[in-house]
Amino acid sequence: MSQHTHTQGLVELCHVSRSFGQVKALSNVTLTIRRGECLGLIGHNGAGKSTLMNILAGTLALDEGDMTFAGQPLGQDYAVNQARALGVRCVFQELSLCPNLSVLENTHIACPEIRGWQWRKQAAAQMTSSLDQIFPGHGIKPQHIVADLSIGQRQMVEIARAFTAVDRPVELVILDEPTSSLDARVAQQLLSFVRRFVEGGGSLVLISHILDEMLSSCDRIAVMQDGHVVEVRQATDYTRDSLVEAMGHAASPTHTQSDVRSNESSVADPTASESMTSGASNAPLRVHQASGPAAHTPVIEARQGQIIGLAGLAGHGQSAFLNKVLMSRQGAGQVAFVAGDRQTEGIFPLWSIAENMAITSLKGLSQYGLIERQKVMAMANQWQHEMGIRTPSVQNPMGSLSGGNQQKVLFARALGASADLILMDDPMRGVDVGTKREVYERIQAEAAKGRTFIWYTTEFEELSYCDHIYVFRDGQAVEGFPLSELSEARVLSSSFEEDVVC
Ligand SMILES: Nc1ncnc2c1ncn2[C@@H]1O[C@H](COP(=O)(O)OP(=O)(O)OP(=O)(O)O)[C@@H](O)[C@H]1O
Repeated sequence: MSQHTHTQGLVELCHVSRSFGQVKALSNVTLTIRRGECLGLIGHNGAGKSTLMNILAGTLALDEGDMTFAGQPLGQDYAVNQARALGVRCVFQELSLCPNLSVLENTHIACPEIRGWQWRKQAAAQMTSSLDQIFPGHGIKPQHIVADLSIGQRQMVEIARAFTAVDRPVELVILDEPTSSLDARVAQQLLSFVRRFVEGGGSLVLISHILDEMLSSCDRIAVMQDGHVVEVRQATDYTRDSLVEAMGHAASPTHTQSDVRSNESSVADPTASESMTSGASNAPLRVHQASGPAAHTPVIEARQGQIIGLAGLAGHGQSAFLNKVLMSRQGAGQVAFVAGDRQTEGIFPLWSIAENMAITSLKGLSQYGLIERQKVMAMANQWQHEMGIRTPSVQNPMGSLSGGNQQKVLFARALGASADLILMDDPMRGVDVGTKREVYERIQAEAAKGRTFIWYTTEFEELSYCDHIYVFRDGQAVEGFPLSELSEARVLSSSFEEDVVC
């Protein structure tokens, strides 16, 4: 734990409230962020965590209450520029990089203090130094165009950018679900850096649904429920179960989350050609892969009612494989897709929640070519109830939902469609533990009814819900085995094994 005194408040929030229309996102929140501490913030989807952080970062104004920074009151006009001048940085759940610009150009946008005719050189040096400190061996070049990076690498750039100090020190960094797109090795690098940062006197707020990383990285943890901070304690006072209980969910007796992820984050371009066969809707889907890095590349098979897990290092061809299956099946109306990168692949933020849910089911919700609004609303209301989506009305815009609740809508969209094959691309990003557990049960129930799932996951624990697992490396599945043979060691060894050159 930090050498610095933990008693001094860097930021004090006093009776802070904030509403969005009828939704009281924050209600009378009083909280201190101390110097030299990592404060964890945990709570169910829609509890108010991001709203609180937006207020701290100056991107949202508070309705009621007061805030002080280093003892100085922050006025009504507190906004992003002042936050930045005070050394407050925030990495939001939804990444904010401009995809068509390079890493260094994105650095320049976020750090306008980098000026002069040598700004490119300076931005490149600053970014490389931040990346090297946080993610040694990252492999990201300042000239890389962001759109060409994997989602994990984009997250690394976004995080490194937040810690880039140009002409003033970084005092407080807010990380909202920072490891959700990172796999184990990279996530661990970040969490080690977090400890170094706070031990050097910096303050950090960490928001995560991954309990183990909260317990191991935070000094104190604040628990939120429905806009209130209900409890703040030393992290060492909590266990996994007591944290879940404080959030208002029962602990699962069957699956203890180890929150273990697969490792490494690298981009592999899947060049292998594959051939797919699937006849009648209940015939198995078979993908024959071209010979790849392993001596025996398995035929990937998904039978009706099976849950197939795709594992391996992030970026090794799992998402590309799902896309190929999606393309091969599209048009037949038999396939649904749950995106993990909801910002670019999943949601229409200005459309209503109901429209976002119904978009893949319109055929069944129409008559004589006209969409029946009542049916759309009935479907949306049913799924709101089933998935526990927190909103006063499904007619509200999708963009008004919290990140985790948006992800639930994507699940509802896929499960509500008539598809018999559901493809899931690491879909649990930002979903709270209680909901995750419900979704796992739902997937199993739907599989028992005959639906087939192909599920790419970066969380090792989720593989334990699959019937058969394929490990990907260099763009191909290199090994397949049944659940009974699943072990972390096996997944890791297949993920890392070097090619044997004869
Ligand atoms: N711009 C907005 N317009 C309307 N409602 C909003 C807006 N932003 C947040 N809300 C609502 O405020 C509440 C709190 O949302 P917030 O994003 O702070 O939750 P969260 O704890 O960060 O959730 P998650 O774990 O899913 O990210 C939710 O009910 C959400 O729907």
